[in-house]
Amino acid sequence: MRKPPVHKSLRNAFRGVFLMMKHERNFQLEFAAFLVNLFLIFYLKLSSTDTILILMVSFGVLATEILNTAIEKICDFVQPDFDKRIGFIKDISAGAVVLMAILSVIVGVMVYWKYVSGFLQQF
Ligand SMILES: Nc1ncnc2c1ncn2[C@@H]1O[C@H](COP(=O)(O)OP(=O)(O)OP(=O)(O)O)[C@@H](O)[C@H]1O
Repeated sequence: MRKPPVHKSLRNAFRGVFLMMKHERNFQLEFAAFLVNLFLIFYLKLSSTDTILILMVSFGVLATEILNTAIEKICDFVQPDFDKRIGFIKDISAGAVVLMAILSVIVGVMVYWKYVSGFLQQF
């Protein structure tokens, strides 16, 4: 099969992100958190290093959620019935999202704390 041109592959990939936004509640919440982070990056005038850290963990959570959803969809496709092995695969896949979410909270607290404590010291 001929490979599609780069712009078509890119369009398909962005359609994937759009489908996640439309259908997946967890992704919608994580995307909302990403938008809040974008606002805080500008409002608190984060340094470039802190901005990169926040963007890396935010995109990390979103990308991990997409992979987790893809694994869940494949599981449901190959085995729609109850199967302990499918439960195991789905659980460890969800575990990846949880670990990434924990990292994002740790990074978020460490980064934002500097700015909030600096702001509070003015009083
Ligand atoms: N076919 C199955 N066989 C065995 N256990 C399953 C099966 N489908 C789901 N489970 C169990 O139910 C849990 C939730 O699975 P489900 O497919 O509903 O994901 P979800 O609620 O969309 O998860 P997430 O919130 O991570 O997107 C799994 O982690 C697994 O433990």
